[in-house]
Amino acid sequence: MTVATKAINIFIADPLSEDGIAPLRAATDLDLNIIVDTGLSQEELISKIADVDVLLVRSQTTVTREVIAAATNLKLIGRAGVGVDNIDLTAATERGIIVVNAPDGNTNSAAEHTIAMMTSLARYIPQAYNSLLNGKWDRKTYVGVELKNKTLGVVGFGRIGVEVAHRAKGSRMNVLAYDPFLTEERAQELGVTKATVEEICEQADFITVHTPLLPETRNLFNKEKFAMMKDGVRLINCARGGIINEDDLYDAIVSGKVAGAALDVFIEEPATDNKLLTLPQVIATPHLGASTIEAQESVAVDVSNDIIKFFNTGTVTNPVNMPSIPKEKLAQVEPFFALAEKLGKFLVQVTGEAVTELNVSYAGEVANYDVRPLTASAIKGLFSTKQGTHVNDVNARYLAEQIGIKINEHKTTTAKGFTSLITVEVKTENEVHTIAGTLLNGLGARIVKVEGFGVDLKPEGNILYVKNTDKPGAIGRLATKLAEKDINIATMQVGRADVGGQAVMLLSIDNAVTTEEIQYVTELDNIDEVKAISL
Ligand SMILES: NC(=O)C1=CN([C@@H]2O[C@H](COP(=O)(O)OP(=O)(O)OC[C@H]3O[C@@H](n4cnc5c(N)ncnc54)[C@H](O)[C@@H]3O)[C@@H](O)[C@H]2O)C=CC1
Ligand SMILES: O=C(O)CCC(=O)C(=O)O
Repeated sequence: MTVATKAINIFIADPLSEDGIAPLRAATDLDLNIIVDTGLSQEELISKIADVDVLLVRSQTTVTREVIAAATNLKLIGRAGVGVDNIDLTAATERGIIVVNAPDGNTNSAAEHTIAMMTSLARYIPQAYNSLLNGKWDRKTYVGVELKNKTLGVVGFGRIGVEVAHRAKGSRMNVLAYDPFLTEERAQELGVTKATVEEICEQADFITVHTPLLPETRNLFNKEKFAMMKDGVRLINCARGGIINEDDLYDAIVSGKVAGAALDVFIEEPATDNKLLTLPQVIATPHLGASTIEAQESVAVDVSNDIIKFFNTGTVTNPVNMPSIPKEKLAQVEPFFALAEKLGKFLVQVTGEAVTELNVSYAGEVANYDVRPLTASAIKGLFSTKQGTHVNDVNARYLAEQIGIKINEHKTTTAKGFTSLITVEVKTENEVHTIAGTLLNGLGARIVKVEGFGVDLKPEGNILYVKNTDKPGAIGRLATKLAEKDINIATMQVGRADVGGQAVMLLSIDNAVTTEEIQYVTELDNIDEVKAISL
């Protein structure tokens, strides 16, 4: 499936490796119009972005809410790198714009840079070089420390943190690691000691941070943490400015508590006027962690491939603002997409009130799969009657929760006679409605239950949903009235719990019906409610 029909405008706002964007240039089957325009101010970017389908950036360009609002055609933002703190993810998600990054391509370069910075910090290499350039042969000032037998604390033990630990162990350092997801087994497997941030502060000679910049990691290292540290500790930040509080670090270096810091990243970049750079104990690089030929090519290739994949298939490999599901796992649930969406779409047309809760239950085989995209499909169905709202897999759950709809997923392995059964329930202030559907081998999707009554109906076309009291003649009278209005019934399903009790009729009809026609049939005796459903 090709999503686009006109030229796709790809706007590259930061310098990217030319080899890295080669896949885009080679994708001649897609009508790609590649615009490279770097170093723009926010105002300039905003003025140039209205017709852009894809915005590609590294870390220099800040993709603000205003930029996203100005890009009325935007479908995808590509980040050629890991950190997405320069992109307003909420604004992108609200608009259903998918954000992709390149999580693996620069891991090695960032880890190597961290080790280079730590070694340079331990041996005063930049300071000594600078001194030599100034005509001094100073062998007394720059007496460093060894890494061997020192303790390195790694905070944030993801891709880069782990790679740093491997290399530090090669330098015979003892490694303490903290990460909320680090288990004792994995720590043992990697030959590091699992520790808390506080233990790292108390025991480490060197501390390096490798977390994303998040509300929880901003100022993770501040004056309280510095007070817990060993005298003469050395800090390395090749992750993001702000994880270490810059003012507190300055004070801790001036007081002599911290012997030195190696910084690749700063709260404000370019950091040409940062007071930390006035301290001789601070060595720094201008955000060069990922600046290698290999990393730049690799991250640009990864995002380029994801752009191509998106316009060819509608899916991506490295999404940031939607569940990342491997292709094989997505393939397991793909056959159920349309069914889940139709179940949501059916119920929203049955309820007369604003939905407050959506419960999606997965039973049987489907319960073994990652069902998050199916729940997103059911939500898409729920929004299908809301004009002007662009709902997709990226923003479905977000939009629902924003307007106060509680979303719940349930799973059970028994499906009572069905291989797989999806049941969708919506609750409003005064109503509860349920519908269930399945995929029949070779026959496609079927609605098999409505409001708890067993039925067998193809979820397509125009359907009349009729709630009636199970009395003789009700069906006949309804059919006669519909015939009077020239409404042809293709199929009819009747479901009831008890003789003479509440029943539901589902009629597939050839054409859509008007509000007046619905009113006309609702006036019949024993007909309690009639709704027109279009699937
Ligand atoms: N200087 C540079 O040029 C580069 C900088 N980076 C930065 O490095 C960061 C890490 O990159 P990766 O290792 O690839 O990401 P990753 O996602 O593989 O690892 C990040 C780790 O941080 C952990 N974490 C999250 N919150 C935490 C907390 N409160 N305390 C401790 N750990 C926490 C996560 O559980 C995860 O394991 C990126 O987010 C980016 O900001 C990445 C590449 C290059
Ligand atoms: O694009 C760059 O060079 C910065 C890399 C980076 O900081 C990241 O990938 O998070």
